[in-house]
Amino acid sequence: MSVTPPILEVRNAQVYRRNTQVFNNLNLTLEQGESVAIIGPNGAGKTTLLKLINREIYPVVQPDSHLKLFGEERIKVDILRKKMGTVSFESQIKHDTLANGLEVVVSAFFGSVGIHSHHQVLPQHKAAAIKIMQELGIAHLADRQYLLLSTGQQRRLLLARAMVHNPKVLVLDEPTSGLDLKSAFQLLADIRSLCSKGTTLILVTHHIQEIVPEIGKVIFLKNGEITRQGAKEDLLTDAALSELYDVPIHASERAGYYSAVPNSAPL
Ligand SMILES: Nc1ncnc2c1ncn2[C@@H]1O[C@H](COP(=O)(O)OP(=O)(O)OP(=O)(O)O)[C@@H](O)[C@H]1O
Repeated sequence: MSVTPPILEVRNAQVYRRNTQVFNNLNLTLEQGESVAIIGPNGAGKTTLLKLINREIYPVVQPDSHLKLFGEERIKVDILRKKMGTVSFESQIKHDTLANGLEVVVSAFFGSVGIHSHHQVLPQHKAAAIKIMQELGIAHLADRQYLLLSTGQQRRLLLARAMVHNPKVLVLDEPTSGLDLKSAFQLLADIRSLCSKGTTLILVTHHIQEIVPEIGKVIFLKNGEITRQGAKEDLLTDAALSELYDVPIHASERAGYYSAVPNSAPL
C-alpha cells in the first residue's frame, strides 16, 4: 500500500532572511487532502514560510533538521511546479508584460511571465490553457491584453495559470486583496470549485473571510512560532484571535464563512 507523503514536512528548521532569523525551530507538516489556512500578524513569518514551500529560500543545513516537499528533500523545481500552483499578489505585479490572457496562462509551462522568442509553445500547452480557462469561465479573456484587464480579471487568469498543470495543491497568498466584493466572491467561488475537484489549498491570509468552507484546519503563526493549530471552529474564536493579534476581536460564522470585527465588549 502506498502512503501519500505530506506536501510539506519540516523538522527543527532554522530560517534566515538576510541577517534576520525568522524561524528558530520550525516544525510543521501539511498533509495532502487537508486544506489549511495560515494566519498571523505582520512580520510573523507567513511569506517566509511560503518561500520555503516554493523553494525560493532554504533552511540552514544542520543535523536532525530536514525539509521535505512531497516526501523529497531535493525535489526539482519543475516537478514542484507540476504538483503545486501558486497565486500571490507578488506574482500579479511581476506580470508586467505585453502578453494576452492565453499567453499568461501558457507561460506557466516555462516558469516565465509571458512568452518569449526562445519558448516553444506546443499545441498541448495551448490546449491545457484553454481547458482550464473554460473551466474557470474566462475563455473570453484569451485575446485580451493582460495589463489592460481589471485586477479581478488578472487574478482569475493567474489562478488559471497556477492550475494549468492540474496540480494537486494550490497555494494562495491573500488571493482576494485588491478585489471588489463581486470579484472577490467570484474568485472564492472559483477556488471552491477547484476544491470540489480534489485540490488541496494552502491559504496564507490576513482576511479570515477568505477562509472558504472547504478549509477545515487553521494554523496560527506569531513571531516565527506556530502557536496553535487545529480545527477552524476551535481557533476562529474571539479569545483565540484576540490573543493572536493582541487586540480584542469578535469573530462570527455564517454559511461556513467567518468574519472578524473589533470587539468593544470586555473579554
Ligand atoms: N528580505 C528580507 N530581508 C531581511 N529580513 C526580512 C526580509 N523579508 C522579511 N524579513 C523579516 O522576516 C520576518 C518575517 O517576515 P515575513 O515577510 O515572512 O512575515 P509575514 O508574516 O509575511 O508579514 P506580513 O503579514 O507583513 O506580510 C520579519 O521580521 C521581516 O522583517
